[in-house]
Amino acid sequence: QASAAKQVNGDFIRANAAQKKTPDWPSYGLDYAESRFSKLDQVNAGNVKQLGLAWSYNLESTRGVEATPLVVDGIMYVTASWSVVHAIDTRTGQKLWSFDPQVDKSKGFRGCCDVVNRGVALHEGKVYVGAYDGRLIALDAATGQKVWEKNTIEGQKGSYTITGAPRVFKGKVIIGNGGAEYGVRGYVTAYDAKTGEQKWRWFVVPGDPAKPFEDESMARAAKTWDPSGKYWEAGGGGTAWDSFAFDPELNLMYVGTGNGSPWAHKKRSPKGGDNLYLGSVVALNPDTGKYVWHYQETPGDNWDYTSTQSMILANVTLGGKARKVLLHAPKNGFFFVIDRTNGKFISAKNFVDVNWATGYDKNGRPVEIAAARQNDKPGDSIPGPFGAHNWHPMSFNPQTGLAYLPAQNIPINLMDDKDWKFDQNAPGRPHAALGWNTAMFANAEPPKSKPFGRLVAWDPVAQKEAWGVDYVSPWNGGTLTTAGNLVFQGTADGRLVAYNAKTGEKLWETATGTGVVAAPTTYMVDGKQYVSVAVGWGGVYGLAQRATERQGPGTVYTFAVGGTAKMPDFVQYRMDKLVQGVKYDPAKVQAGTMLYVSNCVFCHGVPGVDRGGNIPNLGYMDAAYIENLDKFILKGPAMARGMPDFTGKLSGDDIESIKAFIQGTADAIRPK
Ligand SMILES: O=C(O)c1cc(C(=O)O)c2c(n1)C(=O)C(=O)c1cc(C(=O)O)[nH]c1-2
Ligand SMILES: [Ca+2]
Repeated sequence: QASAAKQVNGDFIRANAAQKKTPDWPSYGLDYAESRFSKLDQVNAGNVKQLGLAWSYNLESTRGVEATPLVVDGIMYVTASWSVVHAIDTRTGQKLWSFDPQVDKSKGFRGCCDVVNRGVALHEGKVYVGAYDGRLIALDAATGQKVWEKNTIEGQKGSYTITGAPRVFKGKVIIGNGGAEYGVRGYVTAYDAKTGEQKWRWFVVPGDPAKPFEDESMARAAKTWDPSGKYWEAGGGGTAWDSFAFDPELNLMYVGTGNGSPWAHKKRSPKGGDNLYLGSVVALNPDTGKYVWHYQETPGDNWDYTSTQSMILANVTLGGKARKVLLHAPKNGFFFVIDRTNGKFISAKNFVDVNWATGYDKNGRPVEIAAARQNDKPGDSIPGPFGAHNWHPMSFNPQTGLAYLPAQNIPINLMDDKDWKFDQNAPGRPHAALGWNTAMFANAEPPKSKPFGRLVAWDPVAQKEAWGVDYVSPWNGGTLTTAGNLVFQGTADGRLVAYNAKTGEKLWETATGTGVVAAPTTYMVDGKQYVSVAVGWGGVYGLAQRATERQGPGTVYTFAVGGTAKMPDFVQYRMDKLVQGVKYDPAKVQAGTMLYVSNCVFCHGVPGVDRGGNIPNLGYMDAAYIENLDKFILKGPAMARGMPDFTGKLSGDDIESIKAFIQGTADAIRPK
């Protein structure tokens, strides 16, 4: 096992991808192109019905699991929530080692979207993981012992996290951070894989114009921001919290950049401006971190439209010409084909209904619908801030020519917060007590648009859907496609499904106990092909919502033709009856509503209306719990599981108001 990970480096990743059958899965998206296309075909459309469980492995976590397991020579490296790494022998399903970076659980609120981790990188005997609290850690792949650790947080302050998987390009570990809901400035950093020494850092947005800009790209970007908005005080955003890809021939690495901080464009940049490099694909030189080109998908972002979604480097024929392109389906609902040699726009077409733009002109500028920026009243933003496609990885199959992505709408309306000031914790401002700085109100009115989830098989050449499958809920898992003419995807309603990649015909499915958000992997061990998926319901939508009646711990499931292992028992998820009998003053419900919005709602959901995700819905708690709410809110026992401490933020009177809102809401919706 020690030798397995030792061989992994750039040559190994490229050689694996070039083989007739890709035996291993050595990097997040399988290869540098992030294709998630495995050339294995032992499991195929003909025999996939015979897939059975080979083994399952308990990740001992209760929050979201977003990791793609890496597998080299039968050894799997996967992460659970709170950035805990597990090494598993796939021949037996047994643990080799695990590593817990001991993230301070009471700091879970310092990231917007669940305490998740999307996986590790491997390089020459080391495993790299980004810990949620911003540390980049190198482990010995054979033992799980720490080799080095670096704090990636600029100036060691700001609400920065890491949720994404590192990549290793040319001996350097590449990592970005999350935090653009909190008021931070995004950047990407490269560290020497051997020593951890910082090699370069590229900022996504400009800093204070009174200070020298770090490089030419920042000086140019600053011209697209209006300094009267003092954009640097709220960071500007642009956090590169998820996707990277690398083209060794072009010697370019690609960065998907995030949303503006705060969300409201007018607050960042009152006189307008594109606000480079928000919502963009940016090409950097991987040796130096120097900017090479960019293409901005959402100029002047105003809707949390990140472009951090998975980017796939593909070679396609367009108008009879072979083209090196980059395929991208960011949150904003359009599918982009970009020339990856120079960043030139080729085409874009919406893959879901959108209400912010009618399309893109030939220069690659969106043709906006004016109403989308007139946020003086609540209006549904379609797609909403959860995106038409979020981080759930897309795959591309060169045999079918199709990209497979989980598309969705999660209804949310937005309205400008005209009086917003940086770091102002005021009732009614979304998560303001936890450091959010969106400068927008969310769902001041109930949204009118409809939720949906759909697996979309997209033809990037024709720019149209080839086939699709509707689901009962948004927030379905990432995809894997194979030379066996298959697409695998886990679903929010707790299944792993295999489809015919050409036609979309469903060929096989199995229950997974709880909703799946991560993408599956496949690999070969001792001549046999396996399919694995790491399951654990969560991520931002999974905190407060669910589409299953079952729940279970984070689990890796591994399937093979003829597998006969027994599924673990799934626990029934109980939505207890609505809380009843807590004494409250009805006059306090209004104040409680506002406090609930600024302190509680993004994690716990609306009491009795939302169903509870991996965090309990307070409308279904026992009355004793709500009666003693102060004991849970102020340095409560749930701090060990990620609950923030509200000491100093909520007074005794505030807590009485929140109780009134919880019981009042339960009473209001209780069927008569
Ligand atoms: O702006 C950011 O820095 C940032 C970070 C993250 C993250 O690190 O997980 C998410 C988002 N934004 C975001 O907008 C979003 O929808 C989202 C979903 C998830 C998730 O893991 O489910 N993370 C994030
Ligand atoms: Ca964001």
